[in-house]
Amino acid sequence: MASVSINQVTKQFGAVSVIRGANLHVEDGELVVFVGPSGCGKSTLLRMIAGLEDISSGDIHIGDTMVNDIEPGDRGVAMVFQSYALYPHMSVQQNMSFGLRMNGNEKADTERRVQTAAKVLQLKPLLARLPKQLSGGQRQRVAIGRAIVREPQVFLFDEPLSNLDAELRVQMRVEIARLHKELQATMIYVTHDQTEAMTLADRIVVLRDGLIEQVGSPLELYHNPANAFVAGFIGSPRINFFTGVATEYAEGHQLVQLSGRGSAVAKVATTEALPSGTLIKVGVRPEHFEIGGACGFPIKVDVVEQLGSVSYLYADTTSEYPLIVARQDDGDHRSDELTISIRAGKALLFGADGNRLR
Ligand SMILES: Nc1ncnc2c1ncn2[C@@H]1O[C@H](COP(=O)(O)OP(=O)(O)OP(=O)(O)O)[C@@H](O)[C@H]1O
Repeated sequence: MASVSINQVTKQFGAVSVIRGANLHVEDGELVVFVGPSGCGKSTLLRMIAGLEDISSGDIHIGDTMVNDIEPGDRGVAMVFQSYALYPHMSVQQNMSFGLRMNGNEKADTERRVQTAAKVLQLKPLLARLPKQLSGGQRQRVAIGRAIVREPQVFLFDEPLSNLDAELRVQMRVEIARLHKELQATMIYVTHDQTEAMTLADRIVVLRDGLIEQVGSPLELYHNPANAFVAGFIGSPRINFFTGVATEYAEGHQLVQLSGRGSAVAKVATTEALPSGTLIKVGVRPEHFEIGGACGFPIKVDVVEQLGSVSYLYADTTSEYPLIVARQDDGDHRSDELTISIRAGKALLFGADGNRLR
């Protein structure tokens, strides 16, 4: 296995800058997930590592080797795509061994590799089947098996689970996590699904418009987002945003008067006092509200999602961004009128430019 280093990498398609100076070091054996909205450039960055797209400037190293001018097949990477692209007339065994045979790999070694991959992926009973005799999840396992038999330095996954239904996606997610542990492989994984990113990643790379916004462990990004974009992208259900005005500062806490919420005040932990009157944005995760409280504001619950261990109460559902409040019980709160307040020290502060104020 090998590390991957991306240094000042850019990508232009004609006049359009799709990747605008990316820097990232993926450790040997690490599982890094690229996440971000559609069109932010995550697939392009992955394809540049694979060698399927040229690099406009900068360089990419796999291990100690600069791979900018190395052919995809010689980079020691194996890629798994969203469309599994199996050969329909070949058995599972043949699909997995085909690439190796074409490269003139010795028969006994090819067989050994296929058997090892089939064992890891629990495909042994299916080796003689044709792709049409497999479920979607099994087909994707074969596609992953085809990558494993190549014994690559780095695995690259481009939205490998997006063609599967929700239940299978969860199953395969667990399987990929197990595979990563078992193979101790370097893996780079692209998805637009933040839940997939949170559950799989050692570290998540959040991209927006061709720029890396933040790199960190899932919980670092959740608890300490660098800006409002990352805060809004990571976390499900999503964070709530309020606008407000800084008032007093006392004992490590900034008080913020929330706009349009009566006399409601958020008490936010920060290291520095803001000038009184500064316009700011306050981010509150659904679990960081409490019912009642002296400095709260009233809401009317429109919709309740009961998930068993937690209920999500939705208010203001006619607005673009409904308010989402988590509640740790399973009572039916539909059409409840409640006062909620923000737990002291739990909200996140952002400046007018969206950057985090700490
Ligand atoms: N061959 C190409 N020529 C011109 N523009 C391209 C080309 N390939 C990608 N783009 C553009 O580059 C941008 C990034 O595309 P990319 O596929 O990397 O995004 P993504 O983050 O993977 O999105 P998605 O989640 O929708 O797959 C998009 O605006 C896309 O339209």
